[in-house]
Amino acid sequence: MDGREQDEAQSKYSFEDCQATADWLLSQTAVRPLVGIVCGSGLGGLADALKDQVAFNYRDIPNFPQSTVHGHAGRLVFGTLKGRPCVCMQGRFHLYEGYPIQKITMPMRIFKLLGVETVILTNAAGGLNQDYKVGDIMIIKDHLNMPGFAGNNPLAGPNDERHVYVCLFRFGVRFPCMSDAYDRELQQLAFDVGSELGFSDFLREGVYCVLGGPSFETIAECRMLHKLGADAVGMSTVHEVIVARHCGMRVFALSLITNKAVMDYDSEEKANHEEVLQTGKQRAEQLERLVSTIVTRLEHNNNFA
Ligand SMILES: O=P(O)(O)O[C@H]1O[C@H](CO)[C@@H](O)[C@H]1O
Ligand code: HPA
Repeated sequence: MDGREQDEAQSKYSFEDCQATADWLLSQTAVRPLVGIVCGSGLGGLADALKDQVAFNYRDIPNFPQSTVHGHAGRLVFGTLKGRPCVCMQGRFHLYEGYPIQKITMPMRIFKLLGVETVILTNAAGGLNQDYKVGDIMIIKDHLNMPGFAGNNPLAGPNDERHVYVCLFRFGVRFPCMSDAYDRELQQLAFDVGSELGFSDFLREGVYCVLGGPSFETIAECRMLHKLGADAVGMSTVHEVIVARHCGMRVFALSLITNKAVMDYDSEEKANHEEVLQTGKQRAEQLERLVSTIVTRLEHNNNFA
């Protein structure tokens, strides 16, 4: 995209568009969520844990994109997790679906306008770290934003300063800090909760690398990403994290290691989406317990970026 196209893309998902969507949702449900959850590939079962659900198909929500990927149901579910008001995206959007990066991250701004303080993102990812096993859950402590290196950042384009000054930092500053993107207290909380639940054997922490997809990586690419410091690779999450931090929400993210990245020319293994969904099913229950227990321990957040 050139500069003009980026400006156009950005202006299509303006503050007013996001506000209209948020207002519509708030008029349809009495739930006032403090926690926003994004379900990764095959991990949509998390939304089913919500009580007293009010659910919307993405196609019925004004200005909302549509899910096109198998394993992403395309529903926005409001409800409570052990009494805490939450909103859950049962299905997310990816760059490779052909949406502008501003559109795939728009739900984060809608979360913010709904009153969400903490965002919990999950994803399915390939394990680059040789110590990782399929089924491990990696708490994300940092990221490598490969599309960002090429200039594809969801914050590219005009930054609507009006809202920084007039609307109490609703969106955010031109140059947001990312060295504190993943909340350290929440990472510690996740380790504590994981240990209480007996999950320590498969709980890890590491660096997630986002690529554009949809093709899986070559062997040379996996080796390079590992050398660069990535522990897991996927095609999502980072763009959402950047936008969530830009507008001052606290972020916690986890990757389910659904497959081992192929690093060896002698290997017969081949990455495939069916394996990704299958591993999701196997760990679904533990992932759900981990996330819902973390949610019950969250404190109110006033951490504006
Ligand atoms: O990141 P989530 O949405 O979990 O999906 C992951 O799974 C798909 C590949 O199987 C890709 O979309 C990758 O990003
Ligand atoms: O190996 C992978 N690579 C990229 N994205 C993925 N999502 C799940 N597994 C993978």
